[in-house]
Amino acid sequence: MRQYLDLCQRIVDEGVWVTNERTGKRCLTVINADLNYRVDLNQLPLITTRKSYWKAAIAELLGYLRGYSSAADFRALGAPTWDANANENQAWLNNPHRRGTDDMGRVYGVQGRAWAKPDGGTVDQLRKVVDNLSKGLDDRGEIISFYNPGEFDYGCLRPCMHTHNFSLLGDTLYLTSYQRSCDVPLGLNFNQVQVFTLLALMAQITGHKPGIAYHKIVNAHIYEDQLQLMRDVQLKREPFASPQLRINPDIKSLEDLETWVTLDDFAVEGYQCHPPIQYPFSV
Ligand SMILES: Nc1nc(=O)c2c([nH]1)NC[C@@H]1CN(c3ccc(C(=O)N[C@@H](CCC(=O)O)C(=O)O)cc3)CN21
Ligand SMILES: O=c1ccn([C@H]2C[C@H](O)[C@@H](COP(=O)(O)O)O2)c(=O)[nH]1
Repeated sequence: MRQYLDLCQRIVDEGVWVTNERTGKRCLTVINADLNYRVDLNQLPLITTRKSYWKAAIAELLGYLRGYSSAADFRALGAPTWDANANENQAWLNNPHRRGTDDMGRVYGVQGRAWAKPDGGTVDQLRKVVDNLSKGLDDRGEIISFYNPGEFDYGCLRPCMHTHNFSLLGDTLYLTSYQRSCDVPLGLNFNQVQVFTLLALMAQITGHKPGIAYHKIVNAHIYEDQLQLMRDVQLKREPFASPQLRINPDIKSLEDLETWVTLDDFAVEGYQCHPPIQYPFSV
């Protein structure tokens, strides 16, 4: 939690105003942040200086792992977070590749599970990584990349967390995740939970101990309409100790994640937090 607050404070103290054309808003911005999460100690990096809706964050992650491309599928899992990008962004509404209401196009999980090959076939990046790690194999290329510039026109948003790189050292699994753009008040409170949970889940289904998750962010920003709440409300609060994440031990394979797993298979224990803060969302 400290590293999150330190990053927020750094943006407030040292951030530079940058005008973002896509949203038409100014963002207070810093470049480069390195966060890490102790999955080995089960210290869930859940924000405690406001109420965090961790279930939606895990639902989003499950949707990515399943390769979903419809905001309706995310909603059904418990994450209404893609509704605005799928249905309210004018550039995407005008895009001829958009296939009706709720379509997000070829973003995130679609690239992770069905990266298009020139011969018409597809690559399932996640399956390959799970298969290798399950055999105890790390070929130094255990990478899932959502970043496919040739298909940016076919999706509602370029992926923000774009690469997940797994590593095995003995029987311990590590994860290094890369994020190009980060809405620190809203997005990061989800992304931290997602990076942590991704390592915990992958360790569980491939039969390894989880180690540390490293989260590398390039452009970390606070939108101008979020700044006052962050500076004068959230940053004035004292954090509580990290809670713990419980995952149903019956989840043993990628097929389990694809078929029967729901949010009921996840629980957070010992979560003490300050009251909610509603930050404005920029589409
Ligand atoms: N501007 C922007 N920021 C983001 O963080 C973001 C995007 N766009 N577009 C794509 C996804 C969608 N994500 C989202 C979308 C909404 C919330 C959000 O509204 N969170 C609220 C309430 C969530 C709830 O009630 O379930 C929050 O207080 O955290 C968070 C992340 C993260 N991403
Ligand atoms: O997982 C996510 C997804 C999105 N975001 C934020 C970061 C930016 O504020 C916007 C995306 O805008 P771009 O113009 O494509 O950079 O969404 C996030 O923080 N986390």
